[in-house]
Amino acid sequence: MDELTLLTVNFIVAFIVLVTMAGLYQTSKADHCLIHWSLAGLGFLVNSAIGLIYAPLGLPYFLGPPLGNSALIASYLLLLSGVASYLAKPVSWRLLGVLLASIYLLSLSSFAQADVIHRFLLSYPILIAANLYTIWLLVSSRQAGLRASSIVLLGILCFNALQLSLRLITFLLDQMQLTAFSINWLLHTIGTLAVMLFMLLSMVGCVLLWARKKELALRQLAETDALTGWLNRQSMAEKMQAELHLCQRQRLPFSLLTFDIDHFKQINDKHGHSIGDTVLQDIAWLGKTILRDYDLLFRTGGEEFVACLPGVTPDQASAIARRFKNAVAKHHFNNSSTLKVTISQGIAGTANAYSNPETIASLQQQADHALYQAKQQGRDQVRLFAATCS
Ligand SMILES: Nc1nc2c(ncn2[C@@H]2O[C@H](COP(=O)(O)OP(=O)(O)OP(=O)(O)O)[C@@H](O)[C@H]2O)c(=O)[nH]1
Repeated sequence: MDELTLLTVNFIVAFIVLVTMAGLYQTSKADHCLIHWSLAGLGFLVNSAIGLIYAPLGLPYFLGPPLGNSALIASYLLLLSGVASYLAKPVSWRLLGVLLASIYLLSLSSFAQADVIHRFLLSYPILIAANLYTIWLLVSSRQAGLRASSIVLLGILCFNALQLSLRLITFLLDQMQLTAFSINWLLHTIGTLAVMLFMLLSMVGCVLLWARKKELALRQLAETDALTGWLNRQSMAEKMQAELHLCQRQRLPFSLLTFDIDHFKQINDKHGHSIGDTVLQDIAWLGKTILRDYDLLFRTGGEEFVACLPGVTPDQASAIARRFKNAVAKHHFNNSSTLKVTISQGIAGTANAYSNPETIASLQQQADHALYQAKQQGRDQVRLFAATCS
């Protein structure tokens, strides 16, 4: 491949990267990482355009290497800031601007002008550092479900950091006159191909990350009840089963607490549907404050809820339910002391999920039965399956 063809292909690849990222940004403007990655595509495009036209058009030096280098470094930094924004970390545009201006001014220095290797020596450490920091951000991220989708980006970042480091070492050895070295055509071609590969695969990696986050957000939306923020029935059995299995393996207790607002139809009829909605929201909020973050909370029907309490014995669940009952009694629904709301609660569970195995279906039946008893015996009650408590 001759140089012109290589640089033209490089330009086309950069153009594809820019168009893809900008297109995605247009469809999803709330995802700020896409603006960073689109600008990274623009940086790649400017870098490749300068590579293509600098010599043929005989541009002045300040419009050539300094601009091209700064554009390439900007791409790496924007890739990094895009990942930071994706992971909800703060990003400083001002710092980015100051860094790039300093790099441009440094590229105008007589040291940088003297030799292409000098310019590499100035820019490669920054490129490597940007790659390594991006890798660190991805690896140290604790966001669930993103590990597998970051493999492509991690792979290309590692490869790129490695090839840049090897090239940097070669340049340093040359500067120390330990090797006789010159930028020949083969090395130039390999360098351009590496940039192309990096552009393409980093774009694929970013798109995969973005798509995975979208998928997780959609899944969460589909599984969440819009009114209360609690989970809906969609994946209830599957999620509870997973928790029960964990408790069985670890020989832990496991309990289900099911509850239902008493005479909710009357509340709706007397105060209106929107006040009824507020009551549902308040009950869900109170439940959330009483229960642990780890507990799984479901709204299973109109005014029916289930809390899955891993690691909690039925007796402990009864104590929690009584706290919940008291909190509901004290709460001023709709900021009024006249709107009285009570709940009935049914509990089922096992003190040791391993030695006393139960299925989710049987525990649910038992908890429903206990709730039915609570309703039958006057409502505003807590009932433990096969036992009576108040
Ligand atoms: N405001 C509001 N009401 C709802 C919603 N979903 C269901 N409902 C109402 O909840 C009421 C449930 O009534 P019932 O099943 O008779 O239960 P209840 O009146 O609480 O009686 P008990 O459970 O026996 O104490 C119905 O009137 C439904 O219309 C909702 O999202 N918002």
